[in-house]
Parts: sequence; C-alpha cells; structure tokens
Amino acid sequence: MSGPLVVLVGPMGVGKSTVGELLAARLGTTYRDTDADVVAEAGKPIAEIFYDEGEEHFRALERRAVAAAVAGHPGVLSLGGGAVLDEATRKLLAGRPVVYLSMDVDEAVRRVGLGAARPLLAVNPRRQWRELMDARRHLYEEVARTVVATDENTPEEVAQAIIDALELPEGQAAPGVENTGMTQQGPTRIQVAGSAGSDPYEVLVGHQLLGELPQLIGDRAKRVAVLHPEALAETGEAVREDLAAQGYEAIAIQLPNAEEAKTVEVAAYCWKALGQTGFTRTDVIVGIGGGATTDVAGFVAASWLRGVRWIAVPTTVLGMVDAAVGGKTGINTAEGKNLVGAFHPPAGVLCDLAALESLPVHDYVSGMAEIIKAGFIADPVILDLVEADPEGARTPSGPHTAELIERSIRVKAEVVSSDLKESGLREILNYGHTLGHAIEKNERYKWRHGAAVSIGMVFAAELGRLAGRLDDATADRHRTILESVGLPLTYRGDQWPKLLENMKVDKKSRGDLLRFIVLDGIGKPTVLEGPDPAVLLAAYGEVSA
Ligand SMILES: NC(=O)c1ccc[n+]([C@@H]2O[C@H](COP(=O)([O-])OP(=O)(O)OC[C@H]3O[C@@H](n4cnc5c(N)ncnc54)[C@H](O)[C@@H]3O)[C@@H](O)[C@H]2O)c1
Ligand SMILES: O=C(O)C(=O)C[C@@H](O)[C@H](O)[C@H](O)COP(=O)(O)O
Repeated sequence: MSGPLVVLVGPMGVGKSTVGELLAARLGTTYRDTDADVVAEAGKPIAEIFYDEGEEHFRALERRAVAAAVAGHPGVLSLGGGAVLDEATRKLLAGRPVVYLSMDVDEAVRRVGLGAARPLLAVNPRRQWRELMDARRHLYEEVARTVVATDENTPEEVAQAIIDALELPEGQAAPGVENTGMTQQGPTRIQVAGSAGSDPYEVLVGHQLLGELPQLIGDRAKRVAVLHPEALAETGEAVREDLAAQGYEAIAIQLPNAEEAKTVEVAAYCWKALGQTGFTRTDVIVGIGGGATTDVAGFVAASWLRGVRWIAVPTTVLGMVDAAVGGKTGINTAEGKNLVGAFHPPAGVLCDLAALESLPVHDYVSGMAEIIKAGFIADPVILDLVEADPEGARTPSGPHTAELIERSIRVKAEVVSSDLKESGLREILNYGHTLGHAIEKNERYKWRHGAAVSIGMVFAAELGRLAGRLDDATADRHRTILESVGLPLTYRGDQWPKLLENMKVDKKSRGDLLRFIVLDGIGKPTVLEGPDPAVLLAAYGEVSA
C-alpha cells in the first residue's frame, strides 16, 4: 500500500508537528499536516471555520484532506487532534502506519493549558483535559499501530521510538531542521523591569495561557478574587471554578461592562466582597477583561490593605497592548477621567490572543488607536504593518495581529520599565490622550476610549504642525491611517470651551499650565507646554466637524 511512511495522531499540544518535522528530516522525506491543508482550502483559520460553519463542516473538510494525504503523501503525515472523532476518517486510517503520541493530563495542562478548540477562557484545564482524553483515548488506540508516550521524552527520543517501533529506514537528514523542543510554540515573553521599587514581571502573549495562573498566584495565597465584566460572566465563573479545584478559596466578582465599572461605587462593592471573604495581604486578585476591568482590578488591588498582588488577563486589544501593562490603575470621577488611582504593577500579564475572537469589531478597532499611537511615538514598523493591510488590522485573524500586539507591548514595556511613576518619559504614552480624555468626559464615558484617543491624536498632530514641529506629511498620515482602520477623526466644533475646561485637570497639567505630547517626527515625542490659546483653537478647528 503506498502512502505515508508514518501517520501521527494524538491530542493538540502533544508535539505532532515538532516530532513530525524531526522525523521527516531523519527519514529524508517530507512532512505534511492536514490541519494546514484544511486552512489552505478554506482560506481561514480553523477557529473561524468552527465559528462560521460549525464542527460538522470542519470534519468534512478534514476528512477530505486526510483522504487526499493518505492516498498521495509519501512522507510523514500528522492529523488534527480531533480527526479520530470522525468514523469515516478512522476508516481511512485502517492498515496505515499510525502512531498515537500520548501524554498524560498533567503534562497536557503544563504544556498547553487549554485547547484552542474549546471556548477560550471557559476553563478548568485539568478537568477539560481529562474529559477530552477520556472521550478520545480509545479512538486513538483504535486507529494506532503503536503508542509512543511523550511525557518525559525529548522530541528526538520520541522520533527514535517511532523509528524503532515501525522499523523505519533512516535517510539523508534534511538540512536546516533544528530541535526546537516540544514546547516550541510557547508564548512570547516580554519583560517589564522593576522601577521605582516595584518588582519586575512578564507579559506573556500567545495561546492557552491560563495554565500559567496558579504559578503566578503562588502558594502563599489562600484566597483569589476573580474580577470580570458582565460580558465575560461564563469565563469568570469557569476560572473561579478552576482555581477552586486547585485548592484556592476562589470568589468571582462581576463588574459592569466598560466604563460603568470605573466608579467608586464599584470599587467599594469589590472592597466589601474582599472584606467579607477575609482577603489578606498574601491573597491575590485576578482581573480578566478589557482595560476598564483591569484598571478597576488593579485599583482594588492597590487600595485593599494598601496593596495586594494582582494578575492581569486582558481580553481586548487595548487591554493587551496598553491598559494591563505598566501598573496605572484607577477609576473615573464626575470631574474627569482616571482622576483617582495608583501606580500598582501586576505580578504578571497573560494575553491570550484567542480571547480577541469574541471581541465586537468596534472594541477591536478601539484598541487599534493605542497600537497606532505606539507606532507614532516609537515604532514606525507598526504604521507600515497597519498601512499594508488596514482591513486585516481590524480583525484577530489579520496577518499581523500578533506582531502588532507584541510590538506595541514592547514599546510600553520599555517606557514603563524606566519610568513607572510618570516622572518624565512615561508621559509620551499619553499622546492623544489630553483631548481624548476631555472628549470621554464630555460624552459621560459612553464613548470607546480608542475612538476619543484617535481624535486626540489628530489634534495633537495638528498642534505639532501649527507649532512648527511636525511636517505636513506625518500630520496627514495620522488621518489616513486612523481612518483606514475605521477610527473617527473629528468631534463637535461647538464643544471646544467645555473640552478646554476638561483638559485643565489632565494629569500632565502643572498649575494653570496645559501640557501636551506632540511629535517632532515619527518616534520623536516631546512635550509642548502652555501653547498659545489661538494655536490650540486653530488645532481644534482642524478636527471640528
Ligand atoms: N491603565 C492604563 O495604562 C490604561 C491604558 C489604556 C487604556 N486604559 C483604560 O482602558 C479602558 C478601555 O479598555 P478597553 O478598550 O479594553 O474597553 P473595555 O474594558 O471597556 O471593554 C470593552 C467591552 O468589551 C467587553 N469585553 C472585554 N473583553 C471581551 C471579549 N474578549 N469578548 C467580548 N467582549 C469583551 C467588555 O465587557 C466591554 O463591554 C479605558 O477605561 C481606558 O481609560 C487604561
Ligand atoms: O500608561 C500610560 O502612562 C498611558 O498614558 C497610557 C494611556 O494610553 C492610558 O490611557 C492611560 O490610562 C492614561 O493615563 P492617565 O494618567 O492620562 O489617566
């Protein structure tokens, strides 16, 4: 029977592609993955196929891909983790040299936390893995000629075990294939250095990151409070359950969605819940949600007992690239945005990109304002990437999603690593925010933050241009790029007096002196102090509708 030399089956994260590529190199042949075939045929990621057309449709595509590959691929083949669920697919494997790569539940939780095929943060990784393996183990065993355990073995040892078990002939090793380890697809880790007496921490960006939570929470905590917005009620409860299953006394505190959470009443409600739970200084708060949620979670952590540890799990673009990183926490008051708060960095930040799949498009686009801000103040590659594919920049499946997020986090991490308390450099992160916050207050915090900041950046660019600092092309580029992703550029002309009044309580103001971040060029932010009122008005004229 012609066809593959080896077919690898097993759960997600077991290392099929690492071992498969290594094995192909050892055997002097090629490697093929039916998941990649399905993605190529459908023209979209697997998660989107599941979401748009459902699992049945995905399994049909997968069955076709397996049929084609077992008939025509002569090398090493690996199948998606759930391929064996389909009876017709199992029949296609009859008589083939199928190897089941197994791992135990603890190892699965350690390696991948939660599978991407499951609703993202609805987690109890250990229990879900156990259920998943109980449902599939007999099917893997049914199709397999041999089982190779991967738990404590390196990819090389697993490849060797397969060669030995199937008595495969070794060929010419293909050049350039290196051992990257079983966990090669691990998260990107961005370091934030300790500054102003704070501890350093890491921002992780990737998939299936919730398995990291217990380690970050640590052994000293007895109680954990999971703060989440109403929109993520299921997720919050699932995380609470998972932490309870791991022995913590875990409570979930549901906050209102968006800016309605950033009030003193909501903070007081959280303090009450912590008090009633007997929350002590070794206990830990987990904030899961967008920037509004993590701002409140961090503020409650900063103020409870004058400071307890907290962990941020941002679930919006804006939360990942900005709000969850850097330790600015706070709430709004009727007098202005973020007027009450504290600098209180998290102990860790987990940015699970799969969370973005459920984010409404307007919230996704709102986060693009902060990404574009990072581009203008520090990293022009961000601007190039957005301009290369503005449509892609509006969705989590865009070609540059991870890179845009990681680059923006690096910009922020570098700044806050050297100036946690905004005694100088950190002010550059406020680009576009002076007018942006004034608009948010004027709209009674009903606007999305990114939309207000977008107009604020166009205003700051005009201010820079009128102050003779910024060239026309760069000022115009603000409008083009922000508009290309769907962000607004103008605001009501008749509101200037109110906005001017609102800007007086901006945190960069000193006495009666208004201060703005403007650009001398891309990547060259600077402070403009006390601009002439006529120049301010003229700049506002450029953004008035
Ligand atoms: N601390 C900082 O350094 C900093 C930096 C930037 C912005 N911020 C603050 O962040 C806030 C804006 O954050 P944001 O843009 O993330 O908005 P947000 O927190 O208001 O979230 C937007 C909406 O999306 C919902 N949501 C969150 N995650 C979701 C998901 N994965 N799927 C579906 N719905 C989801 C929320 O419940 C909310 O209704 C503002 O208050 C702003 O001031 C703070
Ligand atoms: O982290 C910072 O510093 C910022 O200025 C980032 C801003 O994007 C963010 O909106 C921040 O919350 C604004 O802070 P504020 O001190 O102006 O309230």
